[in-house]
Amino acid sequence: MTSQHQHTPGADQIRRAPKVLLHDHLDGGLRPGTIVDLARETGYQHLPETDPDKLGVWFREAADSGSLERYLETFAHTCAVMQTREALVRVAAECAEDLAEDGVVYAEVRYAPEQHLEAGLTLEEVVEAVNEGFREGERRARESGHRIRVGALLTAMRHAARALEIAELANRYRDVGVVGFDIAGAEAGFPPTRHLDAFEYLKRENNHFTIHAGEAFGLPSIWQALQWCGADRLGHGVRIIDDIQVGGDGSVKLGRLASYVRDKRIPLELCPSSNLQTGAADSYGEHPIGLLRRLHFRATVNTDNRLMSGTSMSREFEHLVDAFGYSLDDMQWFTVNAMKSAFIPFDERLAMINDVIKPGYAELKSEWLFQQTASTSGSAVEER
Ligand SMILES: O=c1[nH]cnc2c1ncn2[C@@H]1O[C@H](CO)[C@@H](O)[C@H]1O
Ligand SMILES: [Zn+2]
Repeated sequence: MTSQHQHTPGADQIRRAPKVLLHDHLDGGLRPGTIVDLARETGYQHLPETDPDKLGVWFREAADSGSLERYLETFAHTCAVMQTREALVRVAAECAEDLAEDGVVYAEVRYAPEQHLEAGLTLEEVVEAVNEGFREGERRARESGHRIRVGALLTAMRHAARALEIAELANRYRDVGVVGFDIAGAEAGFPPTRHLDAFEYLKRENNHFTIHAGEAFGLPSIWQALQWCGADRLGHGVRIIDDIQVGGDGSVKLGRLASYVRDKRIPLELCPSSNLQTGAADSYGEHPIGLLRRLHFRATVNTDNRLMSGTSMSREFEHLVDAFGYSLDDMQWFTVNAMKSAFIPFDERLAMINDVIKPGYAELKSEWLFQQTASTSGSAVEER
């Protein structure tokens, strides 16, 4: 007999299941209505649509180009309305609320402080405003019966030259809301080694960082991120698939780099919907996450940009459940992988796994028992 938790969870169970999110951009997750409000309040006149529903559709379609560069152009509008303290507090608070509402219990949300200085804020003021917003969002979530913890990752833009400065900022705000560092932006032509000074600084400070690598560009980018820069995790890393050969008979051969990634348990921050939009995969069913999960890579599921992809953690899991028939056990596996890979201290990660994630899944997995009892009690009587 197979128990219910080995079967596919429905949308409601997926939403209620505790989820952990490691790769989500603050400026890629605004509510369309908030963008419209903020544009009005700050006098930004270049929004392509002013009706929230139409604006949401515009972002999804504009980001759906098959090219990372075109995808990134849409961030001009979100960053444009995130230039004041009030705007940053609001966006961060709503981000935490929306994630909590979706069943996310722990999230690391990233943004590039250097992109929020146009109206005169300092880097420090940007970080403090976002931290304030996250704390406010956690508080509001608690009031509506949800529990979430949000940490910030500070991103430096790979085409710019402020990585060391941003790394120092991340180090200064360590233990006060910021849990690590990242680099993002167009990948081709901007190798991570351009920012070696920032990574070396963070290593000397025993700090943590992830690097967007292996999304729009392949193995050399992943190799540099790990072996030159020393990344703790890979943002996407999906192209590691190029170093894995699957034979006609189903046999699998890992190259040296793919072996290293798996053997060292390097976390892959996979973002299926985002990859479909930027052309890194053609369909959910063909997304490398299926193979990577089967081969026991440290794979995690992430949203990247909820606005541009019209997604949420629950939506990402729904797509994967549809494509691969994943069960609650698979969801728990991805979630525990993500929590193990978080940048908060080990004892806190362990407590999240043992005291929040496992009990949450156990609760969901036990639901079928009670449903079954109710529906079979009647028929058992009839059979006599
Ligand atoms: O998937 C991605 N790959 C590379 N860069 C990205 C991705 N999503 C967002 N950003 C970039 O990161 C900045 C800070 O959040 C965003 O403004 C966007 O330019
Ligand atoms: Zn990203």
